Amino acid sequence: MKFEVLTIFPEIIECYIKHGVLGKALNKGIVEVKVYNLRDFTSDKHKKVDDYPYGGGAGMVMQIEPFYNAIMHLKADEKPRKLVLLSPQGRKFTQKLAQKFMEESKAMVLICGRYEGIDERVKAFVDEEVSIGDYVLSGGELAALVIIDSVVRLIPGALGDELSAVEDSFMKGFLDYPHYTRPEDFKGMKVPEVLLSGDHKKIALWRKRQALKNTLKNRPDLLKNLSPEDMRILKELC
Ligand SMILES: N#Cc1c(-c2ccc3ccn(Cc4cccnc4)c3c2)n[nH]c1N
Repeated sequence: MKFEVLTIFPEIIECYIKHGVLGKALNKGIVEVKVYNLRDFTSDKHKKVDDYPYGGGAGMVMQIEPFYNAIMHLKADEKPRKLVLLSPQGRKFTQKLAQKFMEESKAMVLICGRYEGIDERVKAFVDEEVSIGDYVLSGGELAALVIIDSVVRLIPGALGDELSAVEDSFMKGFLDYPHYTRPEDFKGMKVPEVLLSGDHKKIALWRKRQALKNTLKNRPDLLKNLSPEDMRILKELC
């Protein structure tokens, strides 16, 4: 899968993608990430990308021309790609949308604005407008990295442990269970006995109960379409 990122801060993307799961996926050739500096698609000597908003108001707005020139440059190879604009006004990004992007797109262009946003006319050239959450960021780059990271984790072979992606929380419809590792006793804080028992059936049940308990406490909105068994466990918790 190929990601092409349009931004005025390429170093934000380039720094992050070298590490962790993404770094390994890049080294395996499962993923390709190309970053384009929008300033390279300007036509003035100052490489200007923003201007004052028509109608007045605080801050600056990013001009359409660099986005248009960059998108036309990418489209010149006539290969299919999904163009995604990151924006606070976008549709909510979820695990389900990550799965959809992974299944449907061989290439994605992630368009990152800054300042108070970008000229509305850029939206005529994009397929999706996406927001990663109900909070205001300073630009689209972190959102682009969230999308790249979550989509790459779903690509078969990217994690090296097929179970990891399947076991990831949100994939199952509720939050993850608690995790523990050595030491067994840290300043009197002990690992739950059940996890030391070697009884895999008991461990699986304990983990399911804990996951449902966590979900009931922090994200009851996720508790939909539970299996009859999960519903039974949940009722025991209430
Ligand atoms: N995805 C996503 C986002 C963004 C986001 C994405 C792109 C830009 C380009 C500029 N800003 C700053 C800005 C500030 C105030 C008003 N409008 C825009 C962005 C914020 N914020 N929160 C999200 N979940």
